[in-house]
Amino acid sequence: MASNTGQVRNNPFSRNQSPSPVPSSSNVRPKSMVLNSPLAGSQSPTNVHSRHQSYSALAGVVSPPNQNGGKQFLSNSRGGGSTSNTFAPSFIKTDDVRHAPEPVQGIEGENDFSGKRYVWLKDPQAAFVKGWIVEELGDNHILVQCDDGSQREVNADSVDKVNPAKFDKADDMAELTHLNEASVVHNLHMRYQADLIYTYSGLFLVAINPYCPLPIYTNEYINMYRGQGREETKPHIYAMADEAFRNLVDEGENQSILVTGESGAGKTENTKKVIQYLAAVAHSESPVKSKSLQHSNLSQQILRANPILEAFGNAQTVRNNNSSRFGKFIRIEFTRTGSIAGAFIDWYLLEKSRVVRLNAHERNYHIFYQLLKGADRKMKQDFLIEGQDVEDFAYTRDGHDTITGVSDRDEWNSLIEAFEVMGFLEKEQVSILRTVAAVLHLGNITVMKESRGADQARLAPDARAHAERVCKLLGMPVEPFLQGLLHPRVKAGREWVEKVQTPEQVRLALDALAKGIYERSFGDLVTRINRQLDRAGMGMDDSHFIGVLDIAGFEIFEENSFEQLCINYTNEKLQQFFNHHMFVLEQEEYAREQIEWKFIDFGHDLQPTIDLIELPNPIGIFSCLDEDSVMPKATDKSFTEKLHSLWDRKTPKYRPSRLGQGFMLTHYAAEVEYSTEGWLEKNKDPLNDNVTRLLATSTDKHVASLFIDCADVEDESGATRSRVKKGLFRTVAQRHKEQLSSLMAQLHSTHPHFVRCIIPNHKKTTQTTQRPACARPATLQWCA
Ligand SMILES: Nc1ncnc2c1ncn2[C@@H]1O[C@H](COP(=O)(O)OP(=O)(O)OP(=O)(O)O)[C@@H](O)[C@H]1O
Repeated sequence: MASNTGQVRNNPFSRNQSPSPVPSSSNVRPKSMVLNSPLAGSQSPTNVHSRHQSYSALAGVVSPPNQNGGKQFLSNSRGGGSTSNTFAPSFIKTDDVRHAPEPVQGIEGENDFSGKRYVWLKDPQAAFVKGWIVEELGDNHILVQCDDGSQREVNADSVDKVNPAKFDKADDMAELTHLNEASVVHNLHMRYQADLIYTYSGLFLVAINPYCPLPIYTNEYINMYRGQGREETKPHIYAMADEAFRNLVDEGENQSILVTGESGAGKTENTKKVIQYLAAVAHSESPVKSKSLQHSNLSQQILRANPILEAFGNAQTVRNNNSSRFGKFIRIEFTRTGSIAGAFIDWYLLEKSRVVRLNAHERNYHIFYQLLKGADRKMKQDFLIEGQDVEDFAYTRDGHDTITGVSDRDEWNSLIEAFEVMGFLEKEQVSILRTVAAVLHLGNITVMKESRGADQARLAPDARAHAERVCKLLGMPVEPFLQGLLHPRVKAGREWVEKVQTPEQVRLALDALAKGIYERSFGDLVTRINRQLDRAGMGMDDSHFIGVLDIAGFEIFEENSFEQLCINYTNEKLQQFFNHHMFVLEQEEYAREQIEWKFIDFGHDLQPTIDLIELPNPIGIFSCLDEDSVMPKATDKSFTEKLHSLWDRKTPKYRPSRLGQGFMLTHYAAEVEYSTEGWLEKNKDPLNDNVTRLLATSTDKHVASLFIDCADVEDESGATRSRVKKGLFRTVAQRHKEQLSSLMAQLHSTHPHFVRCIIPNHKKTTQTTQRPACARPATLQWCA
């Protein structure tokens, strides 16, 4: 996908650039740095409930900890912490060795040659302003001359120290003498303005989206990072990929790279760079020539899986012209000698509601537009879309029809080329694309009331023609399809009865069908890609993998629903994983250095919220939802009341909504208010089984295979029964919990590396000359 802007900037690493000064202590990077924002968990919800605000899985981790004499101690983000269930080495004392934040009076002298003492002041507009202390006024107050010309009288405890100028553009924020939020933002901003988009922050890498192509991903760069330790190079995503690769080859340990950040921050771009790097360095490792050729093809295929995934799984949103609307974990499998042996993609939480409903200024999945713009005449005829365009279809007409700077026709050509590189036969391609056309036609079937007085639905005048197209493309007969849609038969005891359907119910059923077909097609597509990439048979005993996780960050919208709970639950688990990993490393380091410290496992801090969501006993939110999803009389309201009765006042993490039907949940990043409207339906995700039974017997093998689980089966007595009822039915919550648990198990088997992507502004554009106008504590976003 094209970048959002066409500008190319200079090479930030070239010799005539002012390089990032190397602070005297930078030869040896500290092994680790724990960064937990004391603010991350304590933000007032009023601050954070803004539309489309989203927090990364690692929200809070860029903000600094308390300091003590340059030594960083683990600090608990909520000011307390359990010391139970620890596995601390015996020599560690549990005395409280943490210290209060350094008071500014403790400034150890001047921090520039003029003898001035510089401090950062919080500022509602600019987030932070720099100034120097003119006078100490007593009563713990100081008078500060700010860089913006103003003089301000502030409490000395509210300011932070400024680092000496020699630390400007430090490669690693762990090197800063004064590690505070303002200094971190300042350092990132200075680097960003010099096109230094990557910065270490202890063990993790911060990446700021440049919103324009930088010449830092060439083969020359790959060679520069190949086999080099971090100390020998500048911060870069390649350095992280190389470290993972070297660990894998040298130590035979599985590796993972977790790329997180809010929408548009650059997760997918960085994920692609990791894969590009691994494909380049791993393939040349191959010792045998013929094998090398085969692996080169495989590397190519791994790279070319992306245009396919992006065509079907990405869309334009207000945040990002090429936003991935699903999460993915790409596992690249290696032989012991470090050659690529295969790859496997797991996907999570495809935003299927987008198929049928668009926000203004957004688009549906790219594939719809690519098909309408790019397909040749013959294909359009076969798919019954000849002469039709974006505005002719209900599912595409409400959004944008184009993205500036992107040609859907060119993207279509890349897609077809990618299909070919991936070894998809033409027949397969046609089957896959035919279902996309069928989804478009489904959106055009309109229904109306039978008569003014009756609620029963009937087809609108031109709807039959659309229904015929759908049925032709999906290989099913029209009459039973319409019958199943307008008069579905349901079993009441031993009898089959016809149900009356209102136009709204039929519309919902049609949309559910469109979403179901699209999601199943997407899943099938990934399965086919995996089949192509599975060269050696995954799970070989002696193979190892590097897994790259690209998943949506923490989300808080004006209205948060079930989808946000699933994403935030995922992020809560990832944050716990990060905290725990950092904690283990710190513990090892302290044990090595025989440092006395208080044991706090931050992972445990998040456990109460995780339990509240996932525990079956006492019954957590997901289990309660599952229980009510099969109760005939349960409603969203009764489910919410049940939740309140189970959890209100039982845990500080849960409380009923102040307004409306829902609840508030305290996550690590913020307290989020969830509205429970529609949760039972969302969790059951029902499809009209009259129609899915037809699809399961479609004359089109591809369509039939997508719905094979909906086929009737015969029991011993010869009677037909739905296969679904036999126990294959899985709620969305159940499926997500299982998938996440499998992902976490895989991550726990790896040596993890963390990349935190940051968005510089919300305009989808390259850097402005303005200073960061605001830095939200948990995300360090810059709102230009
Ligand atoms: N390293 C980079 N170099 C150049 N452009 C970049 C880079 N990273 C991101 N971009 C630009 O920003 C856009 C958004 O990035 P990307 O799609 O990776 O974000 P994301 O975090 O994956 O977002 P989402 O969660 O919405 O999928 C890209 O399409 C590209 O134009």
